[in-house]
Amino acid sequence: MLSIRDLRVDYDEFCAVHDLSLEVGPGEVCGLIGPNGAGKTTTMRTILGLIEPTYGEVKILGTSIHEDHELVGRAVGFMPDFPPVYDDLKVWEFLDLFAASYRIPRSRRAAIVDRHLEMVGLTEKRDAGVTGLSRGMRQRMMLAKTLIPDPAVLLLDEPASGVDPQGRIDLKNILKQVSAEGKAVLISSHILAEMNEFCTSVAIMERGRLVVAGRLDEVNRRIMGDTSLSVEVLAGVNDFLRIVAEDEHASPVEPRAGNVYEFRFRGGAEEAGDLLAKLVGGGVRVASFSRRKDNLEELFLKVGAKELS
Ligand SMILES: Nc1ncnc2c1ncn2[C@@H]1O[C@H](COP(=O)(O)OP(=O)(O)OP(=O)(O)O)[C@@H](O)[C@H]1O
Repeated sequence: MLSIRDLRVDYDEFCAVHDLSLEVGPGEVCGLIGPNGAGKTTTMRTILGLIEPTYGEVKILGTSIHEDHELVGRAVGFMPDFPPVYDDLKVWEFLDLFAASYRIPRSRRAAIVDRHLEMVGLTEKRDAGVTGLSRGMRQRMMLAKTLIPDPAVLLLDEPASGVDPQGRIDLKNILKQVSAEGKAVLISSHILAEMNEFCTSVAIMERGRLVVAGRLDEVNRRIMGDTSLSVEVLAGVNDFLRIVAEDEHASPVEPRAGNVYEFRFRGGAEEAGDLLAKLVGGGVRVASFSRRKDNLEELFLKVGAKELS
């Protein structure tokens, strides 16, 4: 859906993006992650055709944006990090005006605007002035604006910044919904813990270069190596120790006084599920069983540390 090949962007003497290649497929929510100045906004603006790359190619739905100048307008929705709002309009008027610019007929506009206000949790502010909205509310309104034309590809620059916890839950649900509709989403942020919840894949940038990209769980496994399991055993400790010792993904576990065992595990969710089934099937009374969640913050630090060392 979105394909970037060998992209390089220079600002005069300064190279902001080096040889970047990235694919975002249907239903994929890709987190573009990197510290300040890594080149995330430059990449997004280049995808939108707002910056001319030094070389490289951006394709949307299989067509180069340079071959079809209306492609971006038709197929890409962009939400900038600091959206400007100048006009003194009411929230619904702002969205209605935008829907009209996409030639959505007047007869359908009111229902579309109301549906999107509800989707982003802004129905209460329908008649409020846009200039008086808080930053988080403005972000919600801009998200509604971005979704109204039903674009195949969504580019969201820092969509969660300034948004309250309920707003982040709403954003997560909206992203799930657009992903289920088969759209491709590229979302930038430095709030790594949140990206962990929102994304199915990640692309980590450092000083204009893509250092790691792939499915969240795969990247995590590749970079972090193994994960850990924590199991609380109520009864059947000897069987527990034997089953874990026989499991090819688990590191050896030492007997201990307490009943919570933590050990390294070189497997994903499937393999952890298999181990739990073996434990329960083998008569071990398991009170709790948890796999450490993929942790982007740790991943990011690890990648950053590798790059810098
Ligand atoms: N118009 C410009 N002219 C010259 N250099 C620029 C310009 N815009 C960005 N840069 C530089 O390019 C690099 C990448 O900037 P960019 O805004 O793409 O980073 P970013 O990852 O989006 O950062 P942030 O997280 O702070 O938004 C930075 O070093 C920045 O100073």
